[in-house]
Amino acid sequence: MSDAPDAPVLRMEAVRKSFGGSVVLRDVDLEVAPHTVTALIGASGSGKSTLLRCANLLEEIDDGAIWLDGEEITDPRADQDAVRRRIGVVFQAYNLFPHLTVLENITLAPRRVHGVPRAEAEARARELLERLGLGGKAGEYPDRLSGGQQQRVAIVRALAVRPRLLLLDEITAALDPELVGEVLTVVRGLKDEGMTMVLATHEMAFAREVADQVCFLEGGVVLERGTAEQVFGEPRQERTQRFLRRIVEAGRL
Ligand SMILES: Nc1ncnc2c1ncn2[C@@H]1O[C@H](COP(=O)(O)OP(=O)(O)OP(=O)(O)O)[C@@H](O)[C@H]1O
Repeated sequence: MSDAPDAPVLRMEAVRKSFGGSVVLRDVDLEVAPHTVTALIGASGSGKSTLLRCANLLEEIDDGAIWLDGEEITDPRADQDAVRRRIGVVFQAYNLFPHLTVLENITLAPRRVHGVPRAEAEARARELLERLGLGGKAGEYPDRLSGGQQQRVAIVRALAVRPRLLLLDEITAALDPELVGEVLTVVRGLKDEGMTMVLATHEMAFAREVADQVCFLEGGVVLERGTAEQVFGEPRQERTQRFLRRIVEAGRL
């Protein structure tokens, strides 16, 4: 474990991942400082989701290493379940259990996996629901909520276990455009509270606004990495420039 206050929460070094014969991540390096937001951008298929899935040990890497708070989590001796309990993940599809209420969805993992007593888990869930503007929804079933509300419940569920790091994978991609804003507002709020986050996104204007670090992936390679100003302002690589030009032309930046 690392004690330095600004030691990276997440560090990836020379991470490689292939599926079958095709290399999806090639020697990816990444450092995520505490209380910062890292945005992964890049074309569809560039490896953003795979990178997040490797960080959470949902995929086994072929080479390289990953550290969480200074502990090498890709070490075969690492306790993978314990690592996953320290990382919250929200996916594009909310994956809420339809037969459970909002409150039950949120308290399931804290109670069953973390052994938190019911009253404590419910109090934390209600507090988070209130903070994310879902105060009246604890007893509802997911299908009674809008897509934006369901995604906010999924974020509450990820936060309920007090994760050290939050990974957000295209969390607005499945939403109708008018519902995107309410979810992005939640992410802004979490940033203000100091939550360390890595998010894969196609919302370029949002990435530019919220990210302390932007990582541009192309074909599994980190082509550019820097502040939002550096990557969006004056990208060094011609491929990044072309990608951003296409996005600007499509009116997404
Ligand atoms: N389980 C898998 N088996 C085989 N190939 C996979 C698997 N997961 C991802 N891939 C391939 O890896 C490449 C990168 O996929 P990934 O989902 O990481 O990209 P992405 O940048 O997140 O794309 P998008 O923006 O569309 O979500 C793609 O070519 C994809 O088809």
